[in-house]
Amino acid sequence: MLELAPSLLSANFYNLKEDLSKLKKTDVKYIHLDVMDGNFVPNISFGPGLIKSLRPYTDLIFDTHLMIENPEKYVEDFVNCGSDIITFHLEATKHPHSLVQKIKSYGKKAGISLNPSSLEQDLVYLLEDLDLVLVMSVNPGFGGQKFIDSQLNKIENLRKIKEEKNYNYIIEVDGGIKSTNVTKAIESGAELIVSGSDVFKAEDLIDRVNEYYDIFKRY
Ligand SMILES: O=C(CO)[C@@H](O)[C@H](O)COP(=O)(O)O
Ligand SMILES: [Co+2]
Repeated sequence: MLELAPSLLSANFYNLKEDLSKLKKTDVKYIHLDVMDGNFVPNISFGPGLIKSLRPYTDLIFDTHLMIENPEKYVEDFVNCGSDIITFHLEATKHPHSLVQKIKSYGKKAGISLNPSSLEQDLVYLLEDLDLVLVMSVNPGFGGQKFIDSQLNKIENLRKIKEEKNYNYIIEVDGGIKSTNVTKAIESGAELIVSGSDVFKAEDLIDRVNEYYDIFKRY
């Protein structure tokens, strides 16, 4: 089942409540929350405080994408603020296996993200335990960048492994996705589609989300 996860990073932070109420009028079930520390990536976004303040206003699944160094230090914070899925970067921690177990011990779904330069092979021993794999199709740090086509192969390989081994992880793609190029990610195997600027900078947010779901229905 294909789903869209609009990335709040491109929303108007003055108007978050209004954007969330617009999303409520669509089929969207997820919201993607990009946490950046100015260290793992060259940008600073928001942290658990903002996420916590949104929680009472929406039932959307909080898909928290941690672009922070040493994510193990902050797991409790991202559990307590209301995340449903906590995804960290393979490149950001020395002990990814124990971090996955830690996230799951709180009853949350655990995901790992790969930078464009990282290989899916580095993840192989972790895949059976993962709820989600996030393939970055831009260099993490900013919204509005161009999709890196070479990442399609990584998505395809992750789909093959998932099918062969009967694993449960959701394949998520993040970065440079638009309603005009989303089909190539879908056809490679992406199931959860992150889109930031294309959704929140659209003339009509609701129409744009509907456009994605119309495309999803064709698959
Ligand atoms: O994690 C990130 C960027 O690091 C993303 O989630 C972006 O926020 C996606 O934005 P667009 O590329 O869709 O504008
Ligand atoms: Co993201």
